[in-house]
Amino acid sequence: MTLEIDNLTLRFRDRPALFAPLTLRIAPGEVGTVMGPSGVGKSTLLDAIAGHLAHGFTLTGDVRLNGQSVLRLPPERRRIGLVFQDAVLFPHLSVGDNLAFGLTPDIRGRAARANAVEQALIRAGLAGLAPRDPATLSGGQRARVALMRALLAEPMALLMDEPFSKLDANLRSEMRSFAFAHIRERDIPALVVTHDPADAEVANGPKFLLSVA
Ligand SMILES: Nc1ncnc2c1ncn2[C@@H]1O[C@H](COP(=O)(O)OP(=O)(O)OP(=O)(O)O)[C@@H](O)[C@H]1O
Repeated sequence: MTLEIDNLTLRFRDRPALFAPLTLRIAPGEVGTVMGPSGVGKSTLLDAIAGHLAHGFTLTGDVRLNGQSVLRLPPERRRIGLVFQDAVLFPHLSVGDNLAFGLTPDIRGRAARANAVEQALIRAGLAGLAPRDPATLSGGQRARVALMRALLAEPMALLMDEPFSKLDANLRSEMRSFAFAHIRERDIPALVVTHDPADAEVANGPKFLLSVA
């Protein structure tokens, strides 16, 4: 899978475009990074790629996965994963059920699904934590569960919005390596919005700076 963005701009109602047209190409297994001033439209850019653009915004340009435009597809058919700063987990579901929520429907049957969840927990270094309430996990553990849940959906591309910014310095670098290694292994393109230059340094993909239009 390759993610391509071609001359993309975003506008809210009749206001001027948020940022100067953006063109980028991220190859499979590459992590691209996007930086830029606060309010320039970084989070809105990710919403636009995933197909969750809020009412009132219009997009010009194109977003392609493997050469095919996804703009006419609803979000669920784009199969683009999103991971946010807050590692949002469903508070009323156990850790295991949070992960099961991410699983593709292709994995059928109770035992097969439970096994896929347990494998994901093992890979995240969280073996045995399936029954736990998300509120009882540390910030770093929650971040790993949120990433694994996004990956269990077998996304065609992964978008991350300041995914490590809430973690303390040690955990941040550990999580960064963990996330980037999983992206490389899945061979999917990823785009990370960040304010942290270290994310861009460690990422193996192209770096973009959004500037005000
Ligand atoms: N639903 C909305 N309705 C109207 N304006 C919005 C909406 N969502 C975002 N905006 C505006 O669009 C612009 C871009 O917001 P966005 O959150 O994408 O910026 P950002 O670059 O991610 O900022 P930060 O780095 O501070 O997180 C801002 O001016 C914001 O106020």
